[in-house]
Amino acid sequence: MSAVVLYGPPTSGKDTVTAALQAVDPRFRLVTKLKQGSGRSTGYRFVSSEELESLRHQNRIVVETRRYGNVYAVDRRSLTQPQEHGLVPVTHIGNVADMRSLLSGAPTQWLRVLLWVPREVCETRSRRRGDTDTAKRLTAWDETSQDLLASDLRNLFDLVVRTDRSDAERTAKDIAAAVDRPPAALAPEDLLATLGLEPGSPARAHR
Ligand SMILES: Nc1ncnc2c1ncn2[C@@H]1O[C@H](COP(=O)(O)OP(=O)(O)OP(=O)(O)O)[C@@H](O)[C@H]1O
Repeated sequence: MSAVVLYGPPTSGKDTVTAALQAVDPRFRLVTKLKQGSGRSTGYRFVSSEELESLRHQNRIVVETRRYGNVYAVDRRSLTQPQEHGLVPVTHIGNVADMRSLLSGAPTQWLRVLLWVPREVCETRSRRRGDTDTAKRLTAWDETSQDLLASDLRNLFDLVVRTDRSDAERTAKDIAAAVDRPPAALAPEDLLATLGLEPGSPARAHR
């Protein structure tokens, strides 16, 4: 039984790498999250507040996030059911606190992957893919780097990939290999050095 969680700032490639994973290995399946509210539906199943409340009562909600007036949640069954059929669920997460909830809420062998791009690459990619809210994406990039710097990173990530240095297919193959042969968790100082977030680095100036 195994599952993959991808953590990373906007444009780090969570969607692109998930698609590449599905292309290199049909075992990988993107988890459909629950959403209560309005807006984009791609990748979500809309639920009413009553249904969400009922799932909470059944202890099915592993992690729940409130953002922009919406509620986003992960149903435990969306993680366990694919695994019962030999599939590997892939989910995306936006902050360390939610990641810890996810990891403790669904006992499984998680491969915990950090995808990263420097801020300037985030800006370029965001403009290139046609975002109309690049400034918001950059704010979210800043929040992600602050989240990492403020969090206890011990035993949190197994794999870190700088997607500005690795194409999506290579990244997907590395993740697929790591699912089959889990690596040791990364040391926090090595992780921050790979991200360019170590003390004195320019990325810190954006805080
Ligand atoms: N090596 C690479 N790996 C992944 N994506 C890449 C790479 N090189 C360029 N890209 C481009 O960067 C963009 C990444 O966007 P994507 O939506 O996959 O990221 P995301 O992490 O899901 O972002 P968001 O959180 O904003 O939805 C895409 O336009 C993709 O084509």
